[in-house]
Amino acid sequence: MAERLRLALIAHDQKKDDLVAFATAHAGFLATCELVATGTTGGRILDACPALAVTRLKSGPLGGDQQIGALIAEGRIDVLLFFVDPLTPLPHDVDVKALMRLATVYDIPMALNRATAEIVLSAADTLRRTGATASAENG
Ligand SMILES: O=C(CO)COP(=O)(O)O
Repeated sequence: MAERLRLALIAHDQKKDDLVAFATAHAGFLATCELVATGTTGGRILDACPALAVTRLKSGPLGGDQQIGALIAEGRIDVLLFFVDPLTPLPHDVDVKALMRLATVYDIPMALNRATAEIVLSAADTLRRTGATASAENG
């Protein structure tokens, strides 16, 4: 079990403002976590919260969702916050579905909107401390 909660952060374009607002509101807690994000999402979070350490992967349409899926499969992500836009067609929809599938396979808490993210984050630290989140043993 990782010492710090390992959070993956992703938002589709129409939801990036929501995720930035969420990250700003919870910047204090997020500063205690290991943060990884898809490229553009990570850049937006860093613009708003420059004190946070965010590892930026590729942009979603260029493989970022798949990279985060791989981290989940390796037991290196505890929580996925993925603010999805269900109203806009996406060229990489198969990647989005694959990521959600892996988060489900590995029983990762996955918030697809801000309301759920608020609940997940408030519970995440407790989950981490009790060892109830996915870990490398899942692999
Ligand atoms: O497309 C995404 C998730 O499917 C997000 O990618 P970006 O953060 O690079 O915009």
